[in-house]
Amino acid sequence: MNVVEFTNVSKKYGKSNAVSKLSFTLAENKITGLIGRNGAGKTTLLKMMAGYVKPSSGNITVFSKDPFDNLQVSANRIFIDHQMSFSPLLTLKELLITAGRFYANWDSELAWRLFDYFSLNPDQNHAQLSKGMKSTFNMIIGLAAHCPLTIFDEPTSGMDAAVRKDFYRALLKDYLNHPRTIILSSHLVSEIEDLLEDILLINDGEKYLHLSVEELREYAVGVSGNASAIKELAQQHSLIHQKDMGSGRMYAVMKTEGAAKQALDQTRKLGLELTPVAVDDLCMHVTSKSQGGIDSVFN
Ligand SMILES: Nc1ncnc2c1ncn2[C@@H]1O[C@H](COP(=O)(O)OP(=O)(O)OP(=O)(O)O)[C@@H](O)[C@H]1O
Repeated sequence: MNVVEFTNVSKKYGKSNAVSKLSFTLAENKITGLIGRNGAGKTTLLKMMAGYVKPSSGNITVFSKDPFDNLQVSANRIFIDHQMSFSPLLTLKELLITAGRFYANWDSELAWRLFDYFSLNPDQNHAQLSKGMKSTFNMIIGLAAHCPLTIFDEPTSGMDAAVRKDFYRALLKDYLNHPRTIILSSHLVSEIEDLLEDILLINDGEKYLHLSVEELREYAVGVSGNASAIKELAQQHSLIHQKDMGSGRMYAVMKTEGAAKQALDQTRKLGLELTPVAVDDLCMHVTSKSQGGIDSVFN
């Protein structure tokens, strides 16, 4: 069953499109990573999914309902980001108790165990927390709510590396005990890759790909060696990325599917070296504005 369906969804702010003609579905009980560069449209997409923002055109359903301002949808989803604000009149302890009244599947034991583990002070106020501690508290709410649709928009913002690692582990362990549909936006692909089943990659508001992490690992291959041999290859097959390595050598990234399969045989004959491409490198290359990367600024 699909929990989320986007069909041809666009969102305009003024004359510019934050999200363009986006279509995808999220199946029940999967963890999906939403990946894209700064300004790609991730937050806009997630806010539309949560029902906070109305699309300019297209159709969105969450649990088969239009999520915009829908009470039934809002009772079954949680949206966690670093801008969450809470009543300044309540302490962290009171906030956890209040959250427990709001979410039907609230796991109070998990919430308090995480709260103690991260050494949060129950008498403190949310506004008094550091940036990383705010994210940690928000994450506790997001996990303990056990909402059938859990949306995390850059949840680890401000967390140090150790807390981020703990968060990913807690998310995975809790998900295995309580499977649900989770979407997680992040720039730190390599950190979350092992946690994810699928990746939805968006670029300039448009869907670039939506594949399983396993498929993505096979999506492209790195080719290095003689520059003229690689340039010849580039005339027949579009390359995702290319970089001059100096001394007549080049590195390029090419898709492995379709016609490119023959090109792979060709590369071997040309004596070029083939290497796997890490998922985070691939995401970076396909969303890069310039094929030569930052080096092109200095060339
Ligand atoms: N309320 C708004 N009014 C006008 N433009 C907006 C608004 N919200 C977002 N945008 C624009 O929409 C585009 C997508 O923004 P969005 O915040 O969705 O991107 P993002 O992928 O979440 O970026 P980041 O990774 O930097 O957080 C950007 O060009 C942004 O300037």
